[in-house]
Amino acid sequence: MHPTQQPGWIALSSHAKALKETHLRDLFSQDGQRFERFSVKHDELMLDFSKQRITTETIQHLKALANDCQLKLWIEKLFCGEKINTSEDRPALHTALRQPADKALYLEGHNIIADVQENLEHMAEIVERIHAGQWRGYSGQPIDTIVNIGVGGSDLGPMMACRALSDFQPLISNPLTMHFVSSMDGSQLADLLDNLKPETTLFIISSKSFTTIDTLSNANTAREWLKKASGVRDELLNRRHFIGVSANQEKMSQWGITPKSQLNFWDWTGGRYSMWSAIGLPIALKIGMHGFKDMLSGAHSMDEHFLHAPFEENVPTLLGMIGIWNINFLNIHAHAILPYDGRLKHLPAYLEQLEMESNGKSTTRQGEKTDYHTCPILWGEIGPNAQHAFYQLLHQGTESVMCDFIAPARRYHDTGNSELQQQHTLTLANCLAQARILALGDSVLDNSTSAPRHMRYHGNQPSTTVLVDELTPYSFGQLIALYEHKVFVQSVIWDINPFDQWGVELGKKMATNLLQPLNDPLAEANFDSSTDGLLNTIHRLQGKS
Ligand SMILES: O=P(O)(O)OC[C@H]1O[C@](O)(CO)[C@@H](O)[C@@H]1O
Repeated sequence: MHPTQQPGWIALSSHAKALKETHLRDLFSQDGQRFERFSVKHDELMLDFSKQRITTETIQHLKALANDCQLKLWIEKLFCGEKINTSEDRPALHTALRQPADKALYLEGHNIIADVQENLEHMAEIVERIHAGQWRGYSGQPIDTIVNIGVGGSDLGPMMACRALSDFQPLISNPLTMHFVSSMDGSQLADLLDNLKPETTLFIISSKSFTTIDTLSNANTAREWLKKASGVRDELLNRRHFIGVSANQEKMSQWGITPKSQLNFWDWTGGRYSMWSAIGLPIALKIGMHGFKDMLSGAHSMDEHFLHAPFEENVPTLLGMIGIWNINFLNIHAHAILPYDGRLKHLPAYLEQLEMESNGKSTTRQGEKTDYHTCPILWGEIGPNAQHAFYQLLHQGTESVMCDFIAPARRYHDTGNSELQQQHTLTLANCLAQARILALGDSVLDNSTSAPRHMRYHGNQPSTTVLVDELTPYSFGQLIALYEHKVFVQSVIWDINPFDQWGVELGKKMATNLLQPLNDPLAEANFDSSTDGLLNTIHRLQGKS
């Protein structure tokens, strides 16, 4: 049945009308127990939903809607490997990547957990050799610099995790420097190559498809740079300086990655869900295999919780359903991700891909156009920095925005560094202060109403605070799995397939069509007046016409 015809949806519509005039400040003054009522803890994460514009009735209706849409059944389909990515005729089994070794999951008669474990062992061998200084470049010197070349899911997850978990680097005899390169125009790579030593630099070419032009052009530039600098033959460079990570072995081999330096994963791992696979090699190099496995365990703990916990306690389900409430019933279509921890700098970019590439769709599983909103516009920044940039709009603008505040409760506690401890306290104070003012507005002040209009704060901006006990590989794994499952919950309610991304394909084709007219001013170009005009201007500026 169409989601908007479900009884839960209809009930939520009238409930939203009834709550329309209710400000968060009213909800707080009516109920002194909001925090106890609307906060939920799972393992190392605590989510406070009390600053959402919800009542216990809202939760009951959301639960009814989740049941109407058979959420439980869909979760089971996800975990057992049913081909729920129908447009690509495959399952979405990122949860299998974090299953313990003693579990089994059969796909077409084959135990994929055994494959995952084998893959982890191969990763571990590579990590060990590099950490021990036994992986040597063409001149015989140990590799000390890693450059991950990838884009989208083959870049954002590892880059985010390496930054987030940099406190957890193991003591190794051969410390590594790590870089991430994604941009198609080569600007990141060009800057980097000027400062790298070719004989000690190893490139990881990460691409699920191994056909992504952005990644392949950066990889080719890197290989040419090595060739010029070393004067040695391709075969030696490929063996000593390139590792490939892909679901496409054939393409990796064609490019020249030697079989021993190939790490594989599977088409049932979506690009934006792939940091748990061999795509996570940079993470394992950064925090060691032990740390990487802790991250997998954290995610697995969230998987088990998602699969088994009742709705009222199910953290990803609540996060997803309260998002549905905001988007479809309170008409809020902007979502800010605000980590109060500089180590989570890349979390907003990661979630932009995870959420918007998964749920930024308007066609249902039945091929019909949705007549309701789906994924909101997501963006974000480290919270304290964003306070000096776009919080003005959050506090006094005309848009309703829902916010996620994400902060670790403990940091620096065992460093003995009181200045840093104080900085953490200051950061938490800002996090709590902002969430409070966004919710309650200037009613937090005694004499607010006497202030001129330009100094007033209207409040009523809903937010969730995600409090992490302490940022570790384990809790980080939980946090990311939480968001993955939240996205899945919403996709079920919206009746869309979150695991394909057809909306990115046409742009790739069109760019290919434009290459020839850009290179050759005499080539036939008959696009549209804007594109033709821009082509002519570029030719003129490049001195081609
Ligand atoms: O890992 P690949 O195949 O290079 O793809 C990179 C990214 O490009 C996309 O396919 C979008 O074009 C993403 O889904 C993916 O994460």
